[in-house]
Amino acid sequence: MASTAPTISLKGVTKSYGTGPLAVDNLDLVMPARSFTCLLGPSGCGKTTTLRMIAGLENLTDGTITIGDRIVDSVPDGVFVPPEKRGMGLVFQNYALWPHLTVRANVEFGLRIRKVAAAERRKVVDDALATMQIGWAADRYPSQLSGGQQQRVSLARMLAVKPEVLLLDEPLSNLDARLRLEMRAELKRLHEETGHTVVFVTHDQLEAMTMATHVAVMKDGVLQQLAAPLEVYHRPANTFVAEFVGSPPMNLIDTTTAIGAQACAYLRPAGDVATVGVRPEHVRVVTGPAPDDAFTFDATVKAVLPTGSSWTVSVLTGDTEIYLVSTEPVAARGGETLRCAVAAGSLHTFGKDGARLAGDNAMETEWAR
Ligand SMILES: Nc1ncnc2c1ncn2[C@@H]1O[C@H](COP(=O)(O)OP(=O)(O)OP(=O)(O)O)[C@@H](O)[C@H]1O
Repeated sequence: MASTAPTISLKGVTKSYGTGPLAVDNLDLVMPARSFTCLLGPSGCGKTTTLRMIAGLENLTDGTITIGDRIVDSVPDGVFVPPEKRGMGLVFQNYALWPHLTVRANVEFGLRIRKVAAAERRKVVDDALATMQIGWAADRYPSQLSGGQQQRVSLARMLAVKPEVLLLDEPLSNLDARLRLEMRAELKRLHEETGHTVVFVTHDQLEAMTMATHVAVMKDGVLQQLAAPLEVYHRPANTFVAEFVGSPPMNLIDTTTAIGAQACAYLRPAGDVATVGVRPEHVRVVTGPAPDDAFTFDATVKAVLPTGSSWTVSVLTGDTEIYLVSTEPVAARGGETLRCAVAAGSLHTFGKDGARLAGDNAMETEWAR
């Protein structure tokens, strides 16, 4: 299906709920046409508020929101387009199905309002229910379904009206792990096929990494970084993003520690480095000779945590605890010494304010990839 899905842009968007700090603070964000943007961040960072402002369900305190070439909300220009005129499909965490209507009638609802003919309605509803694997429940009422099943119905209801913009607020949070995985793949496939512009709120970094074309990381109402998922992962803009994205998180080592000073001396960076970072999968256990472009150190094993497909190891060097992840078996036991290596190209450097230092060379050597 050819799509005319629009770009969504936010300029200086600010939200105050009256008391307390700003929920969203001067947000500039461009979500390109047909992109799948995840708003990612910890609880309370302003993700839901941002989504609700895009939907028109929350007033802006300041700023402008444009969808395609249409201003839908602008405090300086005094413009406000109501939610139903914004051409968006919404799915929120609380799926808000009509309790007195069957699943079929719920999914059909938006089509009836649009006066779609009965035969066409039936086909569209069947397709949407099949996509969400919930066709078997067509004649049931929402109260007869589990939370996860209701969520699938609300996704089907949204898909049925074929909006150009999909706004989703943690729509997979009530699903069990397996279904969540399936639905991630399903949503990604749908997006690739239909080319909607999607804005998806999540606090789950894995969800953002696996589905998004763009990730907007937020903290305390402030945008920290907007970039492609792998860019966010490999070149985090600051220590907050570095730690929030990735599991186990990036090791962030103060340069006042022995190992931090050693890494810093090895790097000889130009800037004033306060923190060096290294992803757990870039700390290698060395059994033979160390690679040339790496610095090595001895560490004491605290615990080895096998996950089945990899080994997460927590080690201590001096007082500093470091996590490493190995795809090769690590047979060491607690208290044993491991020789570890970190490629120069996989070290990240951050200044006193936590911002990534310009010119740092993370991910530039082959060995680090
Ligand atoms: N209706 C409201 N009245 C007052 N404060 C609110 C209201 N809604 C949200 N807030 C506050 O605004 C801030 C941002 O909330 P928001 O719900 O946007 O965050 P979030 O990142 O979506 O968090 P979560 O993942 O927990 O939903 C929080 O500090 C929250 O307490």
